[in-house]
Amino acid sequence: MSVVRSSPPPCSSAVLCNVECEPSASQAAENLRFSKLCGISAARLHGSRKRLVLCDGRARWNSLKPIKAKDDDDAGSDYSRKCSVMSNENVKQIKEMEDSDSLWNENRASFSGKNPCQVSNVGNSTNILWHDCPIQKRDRQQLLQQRGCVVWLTGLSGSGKSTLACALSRSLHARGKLTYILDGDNVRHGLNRDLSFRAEDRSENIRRIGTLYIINSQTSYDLTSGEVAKLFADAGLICITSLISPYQKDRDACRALVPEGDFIEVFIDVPLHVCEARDPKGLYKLARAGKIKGFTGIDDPYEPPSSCEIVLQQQQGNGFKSPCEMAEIVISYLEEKGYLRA
Ligand SMILES: Nc1ncnc2c1ncn2[C@@H]1O[C@H](COP(=O)(O)OS(=O)(=O)O)[C@@H](OP(=O)(O)O)[C@H]1O
Ligand SMILES: Nc1ncnc2c1ncn2[C@@H]1O[C@H](COP(=O)(O)OP(=O)(O)O)[C@@H](O)[C@H]1O
Repeated sequence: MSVVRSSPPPCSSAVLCNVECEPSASQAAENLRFSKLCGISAARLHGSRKRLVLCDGRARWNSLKPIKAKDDDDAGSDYSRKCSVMSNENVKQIKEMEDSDSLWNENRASFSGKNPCQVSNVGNSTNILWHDCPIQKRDRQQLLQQRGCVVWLTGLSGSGKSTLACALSRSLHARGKLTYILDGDNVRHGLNRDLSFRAEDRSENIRRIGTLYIINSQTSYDLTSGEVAKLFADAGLICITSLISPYQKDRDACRALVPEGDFIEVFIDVPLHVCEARDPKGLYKLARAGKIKGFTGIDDPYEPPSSCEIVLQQQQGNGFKSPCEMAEIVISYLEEKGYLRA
């Protein structure tokens, strides 16, 4: 049996990968010894090449980085070259390490998700524990073969945010990319049903959707605001938000809390008279008649982005690009910036 080792995961557990069992005279003894070491069935090892994590004295089939099944003849591949072959002596060393109290405790903390040093009080919650998991954003991104980000669509009611969000999601889905849409209308049916369209409630709407916990250091962290889009981006998804988000300061606050570059603000620059002429829900008509108060663009302000990643405008010939054409512009940007690969 040959065992190769890769770089350690965040929990510092020993990682064994591409465990390979060859039918040889020494195999039974090797399998027995290895399976005893790892606490797993020798039968599971036979003839398989898998990736193992040694943790808490047990072996875990590791999902940190999915490894495609490899043929024997690609032993000289990049991946194999990066791994160094472990001798029996190395296996013995791992066993010794594994037996030591410190590694045991470290691994136990990592895999239970609990770090005993991080009990804190946050807001009204006392004595709470920050849970870390060794599966991190980069592992999820590797799995999904994409980079998590927030595509923030902003524009007047009727400018085409929801339509573009759907077109984008469809196109990306067809390319095998995982997206999730957070649409203002939809989120206000549930999570944000308690919010109105007063300025402070609009801000709260954006705050809940757009931002997140900021971890200041290993031991202290602030609950700065809500977190939905960031959670999705952290999950490795391309999160598309579709909200009027009329105030610059609220959009800036969301941008500031997302890792540099991961907030892609897209302004759908459709003039008020066009949106009003479209008026698919009849809301502009009601607002003009004074039956809806504080309607964006009528008697409530919309502050266009002062600088943003993408502006989708009316074309010179007066027409607008189709939703699919607009989606392609956004997708080209994502492609160019590397969000469509891990
Ligand atoms: N007063 C007022 N102003 C603006 N919009 C209003 C208002 N009342 C209801 N609606 C409907 O709510 C949708 C906008 O919700 P959002 O969550 O995107 O708004 S905001 O970002 O909090 O400003 C918006 O949907 P979209 O047309 O999809 O933008 C409207 O249909
Ligand atoms: N690129 C476009 N060109 C022409 N009409 C569009 C375009 N995108 C959306 N529309 C139309 O505009 C209206 C409002 O679109 P919608 O996506 O609901 O906007 P929002 O979500 O910003 O309120 C709909 O009737 C839709 O069919």
